Order: sequence, then structure tokens, then C-alpha cells
Amino acid sequence: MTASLFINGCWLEGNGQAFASLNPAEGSAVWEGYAADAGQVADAVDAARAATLTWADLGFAGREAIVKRYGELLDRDGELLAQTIANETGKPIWESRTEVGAMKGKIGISVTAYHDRTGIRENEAPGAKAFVRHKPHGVVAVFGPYNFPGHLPNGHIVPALLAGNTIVFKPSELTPAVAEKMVALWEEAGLPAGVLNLVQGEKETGMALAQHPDIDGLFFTGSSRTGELIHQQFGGHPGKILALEMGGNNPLIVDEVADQRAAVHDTIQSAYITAGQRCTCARRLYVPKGETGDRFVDALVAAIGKIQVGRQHDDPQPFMGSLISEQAADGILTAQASLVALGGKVLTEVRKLEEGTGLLSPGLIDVTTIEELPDEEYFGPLLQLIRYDSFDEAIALANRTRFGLSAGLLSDNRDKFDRFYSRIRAGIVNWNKQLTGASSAAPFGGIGASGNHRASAYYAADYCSYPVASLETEQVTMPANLAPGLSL
Ligand SMILES: NC(=O)C1=CN([C@@H]2O[C@H](COP(=O)(O)OP(=O)(O)OC[C@H]3O[C@@H](n4cnc5c(N)ncnc54)[C@H](O)[C@@H]3O)[C@@H](O)[C@H]2O)C=CC1
Ligand SMILES: O=C(O)CCC(=O)N[C@@H](CCC(=O)O)C(=O)O
Repeated sequence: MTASLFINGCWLEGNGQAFASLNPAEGSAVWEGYAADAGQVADAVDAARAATLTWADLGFAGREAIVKRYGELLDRDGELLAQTIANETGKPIWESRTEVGAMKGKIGISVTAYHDRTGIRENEAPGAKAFVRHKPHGVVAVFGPYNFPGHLPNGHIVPALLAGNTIVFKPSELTPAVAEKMVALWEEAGLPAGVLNLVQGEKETGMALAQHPDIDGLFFTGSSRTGELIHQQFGGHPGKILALEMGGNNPLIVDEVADQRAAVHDTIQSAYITAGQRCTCARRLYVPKGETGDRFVDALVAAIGKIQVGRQHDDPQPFMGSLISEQAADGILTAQASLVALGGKVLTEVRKLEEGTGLLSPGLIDVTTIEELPDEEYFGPLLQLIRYDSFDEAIALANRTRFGLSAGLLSDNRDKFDRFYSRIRAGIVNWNKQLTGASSAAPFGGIGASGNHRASAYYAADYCSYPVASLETEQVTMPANLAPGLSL
């Protein structure tokens, strides 16, 4: 058991339920500890509240110095952090290292974004100067998902701290060890007590934090189901800021391409990287009916059959690792069975590779004949294929979703991309590039059930502070002319 919570600069044991994380490729224990109960969540919010003035008063340069020190520590301990990510999520070590790389890259990008999006502006106004500056919200809660347990919470924490907020961080209960290592680095970087607090635990801990009356905002990355619940809780609280980064049911359309091999490659990178556990992953693949489409599907099926799946440290490294848990893997098998029951035809079957693990082989299922295709995010390596008659039909089908995170077109025809771009509804729209691997230097977010118009990544700066307009002059002076009806 470890002291799993970090509140007001002290590591503490939780007073709530015991819980544990597992290495999902092996079933072995990675971390054990106790959840924060509602009282400890309240203590964390109080500590964050008490630290707000000290942190804001440090000024941007003081905060930036600590954030940069954290970046140096990420450099020093990057390999250890990557090993922890690999062990706790089942991702291959090559991919865990890229996650740590993204965490380091976030620092410079967030500093630039802070100035670019929320910098100071000064204009002349009659008899005064007009300023636009930005202030932190105060205490914000950060919720993280399991699929990028370092990079995605980091994408809220770094800009929130730079802007001067204090934080209570609730990581996914499936990845507590990664969160603990990350917060320990922040502590070593010299954050004053109370500026960043860690409350570990399951849904109950999350609910206690989301419902706490003294938070000023909540930055969430996770499923649409949980995001919608939190959105309901925030109803009637217009004074609080809520940023929701949620799931997707993302379409990828294949049109005419000269390089079929490249199109197969981009499809695989879109659908199966991270074992299909990215919010940006392609879930629905649209391919034209007819011979050209048939050839593409045959080539895709052949390529899927060659994807290597394995454990984190296998040598040579696999492309896909384990899903986060055996339960998550079983969920994908259930989804496949339900699509088959609706009339789907399996082209490559998703199979469990080893009982007691989350290791699945990647799958492709033709769901063209299913009239009411469930609009669900299957968060794993199961891609649904739909054959289409016309390009416009493909776009209409692609838009048939309540989500709107990412969408893509593989086509050598610029006019087709222009048509696709103008009609498709999503926050990320790519042409001849994979759907996954979005840039931290761009806005990142979706519409519909994918987000609430608070894009993250580069635009995270926008939701981390509020703009203040000021008219300022050194002395009170009488105006040259008085308004009608006034005499002084
Ligand atoms: N749009 C984006 O930027 C991204 C979205 N995601 C989405 O995240 C999901 C996978 O992550 P998960 O960890 O399964 O998400 P999740 O929604 O199950 O959990 C996210 C966080 O919310 C907490 N939570 C769960 N129920 C709660 C409740 N009722 N009240 C308060 N907190 C609660 C969890 O403990 C966890 O900390 C996928 O749907 C994926 O698409 C993942 C990465 C990026
Ligand atoms: O948040 C950022 O800095 C950029 C967005 C990002 O990294 N997206 C990744 C992972 C998100 C996910 O799908 O879970 C991606 O698009 O692959």
C-alpha cells in the first residue's frame, strides 16, 4: 500500500475504499492504495483555495520557472515514467515513450499559447488606456482518462498552472501509479503546497469532487457518458467553467487513391494504434462499392492479419499492446457479437489472444446491411466497414452520428476534399492523413457528444482564464463636456 493522495503538500493514505491497478497484459498488480473519501476531497479543495493568492501573485515568470523545472524532471525521469505507463496501460514501450515526449512538448507549446491566446493587449481610449488582461478562475478540478494517463491530464494541468489556477487532480482509477509519479515530479519541481493536489479513487471520489461547491471549474477528458453526467451536475451553475473533451464515433472515407498501400497504412494507423483506444480513432470506414473498393478491402484485410500484438516489452516490439483491462477487451467482443446479430459480416475477427489479459487481435466487420447502425464508440480495435454508392452518400452517412470529434478523407481529388470539408461536422478534419496523432500546437476538441466547444491542446489557454477589460488613467479628471442635464 502506498500513501496515495497528495493534499496541501503532504502524501497521505486515503480513508476510502481500497483499490488497485493491474498490468493488463499479465494480470499482475502494479499499484494498491485507498481512495480519497468525501472529507479528503474537501480538504484538497480547501488546500487549493488557500493557495490561490500565493500562486497567482507569483506572476507568470515565477510560475513558468516551476513549470520548466517540471519539464527538466520529465527529461530526467522520462524513461521511468514511460515504463510505468507501459506497465499500467499495456501500451508497448515505444508508444509509452512517445506519450512522455508529448508531455515534454506540452510545456513550450503552452507557454506560447498563454501569450498568444491570453496575452495582454493595450489600446488608446478617450482620456484613458484600454487593457485586456486575463485572470485565473481559481480552483479547478482536472479529470483524466486511462488511455493517455500522463499526456491528457498534463494537457489541462500545465496550461491551468501557467494561467495561475490551483488544481485538484482526479486521475483514472485504472492508472493511479502514473498519476502518482507525475505529481511527485511536480512536487520536486517546487510547486508551493496546495497548488496541485491529487485525489485518487473511483467514481465516488470523482463525484465528490465534481459536486464540490467550492470549485470554480472542471476540465474533463473521458467518456461522453461521464461527461454528460458532469454537465448535468453543472446545470444551474453558470459561474463555473466546464471543459469537456469526450469520445467519438469517427468516420474515415476512402475515395480514389493512386497509392493503395499508403491508404491502407493510414487506415491502420487511424483505427488500430493504441489498440484502438484513442478518442480520435477511426471507428467507421467508408469504401466505394465496386472493384476498386474490393481491392482496397482485400489489401486492408491482408494488412490487418499482419499486425503484431504483444506485451509491453516484447522484442521485437508489437504495433498493438493490451487493452486497459480484460473487461474492456470483453466489451469489444460483446460489441462484435451484437453487430453480427444485427447482420454484420466479420471480415477479420477480433479474438482474445490470452485469457486473463486485455490482449485482442484487431478486427474488421462489414456492417453495410445494418440499417440502424448503433451510434456507439467501441473503444478498441474493432473497425466497422460500410460500402457506399456515391461520394455524397458517404458524407451523409459519415455525418450520421451524435459525436463530432475527428473525420478524414483519403482521396487524390482536391475538389472532393473541399466538398467533404464543407459538409462534415467534426472538430478535426484531415485529408490524406491518419485521424490519430493530433498536434498539441492546434486546437483539439469536438462538437456534439464529443465536447462542449471548449477545445483543448493549444486552445486550452482559453478555458484556463477569463478576460478582464480595464479602462485606466492615472488621475480622476473632469470630462471636457458634461452630459445633458448635469451641472457640477
Ligand atoms: N476528446 C478527448 O480529448 C479524449 C477523450 N477520451 C475518451 O475517454 C474515454 C476513455 O476514458 P475513460 O477513463 O474510460 O473515461 P471515464 O469517463 O470512464 O473516466 C474519466 C474520469 O471520470 C471519472 N468518473 C467516472 N464516473 C464519474 C462520475 N459519475 N462522476 C465524476 N467522475 C467520474 C473517472 O474516475 C475518471 O477519472 C473514451 O470515451 C475516449 O474517447 C480519451 C482521450 C481523449
Ligand atoms: O492534447 C493534445 O496535446 C493534442 C491531442 C492529442 O494528443 N491527441 C492524441 C491522443 C488523444 C486520444 O485520442 O486519446 C491523438 O489524437 O492521437
